[in-house]
Amino acid sequence: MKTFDELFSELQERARTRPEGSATVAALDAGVHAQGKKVIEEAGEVWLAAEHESDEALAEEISQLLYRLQVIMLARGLNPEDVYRYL
Ligand SMILES: N=c1c2ncn([C@@H]3O[C@H](COP(=O)(O)OP(=O)(O)OP(=O)(O)O)[C@@H](O)[C@H]3O)c2ncn1[C@@H]1O[C@H](COP(=O)(O)O)[C@@H](O)[C@H]1O
Repeated sequence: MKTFDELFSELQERARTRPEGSATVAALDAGVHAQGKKVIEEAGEVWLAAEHESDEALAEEISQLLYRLQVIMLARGLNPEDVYRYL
């Protein structure tokens, strides 16, 4: 179990150390266009899960959307604080 901030710190470390086999390194290397498409794809899956699937399936889709948002944040050099100040 990890929080949004803990996942973000983990992804920052992946971006810094670039370990072999990291999904995050691959996602960052794919560029902002591919990263944006993943956000849209996961957002659509959240919508569909909310209408048609279980709470557990919905929670999993939301976790993937949060991950994809964090990839975009990392790619653009944003920190969670940059986002939180608008909440
Ligand atoms: N939370 C996630 C996470 N959520 C989603 N994903 C990626 O998103 C993929 C699933 O998304 P899709 O449904 O689009 O899968 P897919 O279409 O079958 O996969 P692709 O064809 O897009 O590769 C997974 O295979 C992962 O590559 C994640 N990848 C990593 N994390 C976490 O990020 C941290 C760092 O991971 P690494 O960078 O892999 O070390 C770890 O704590 C991981 O748990």
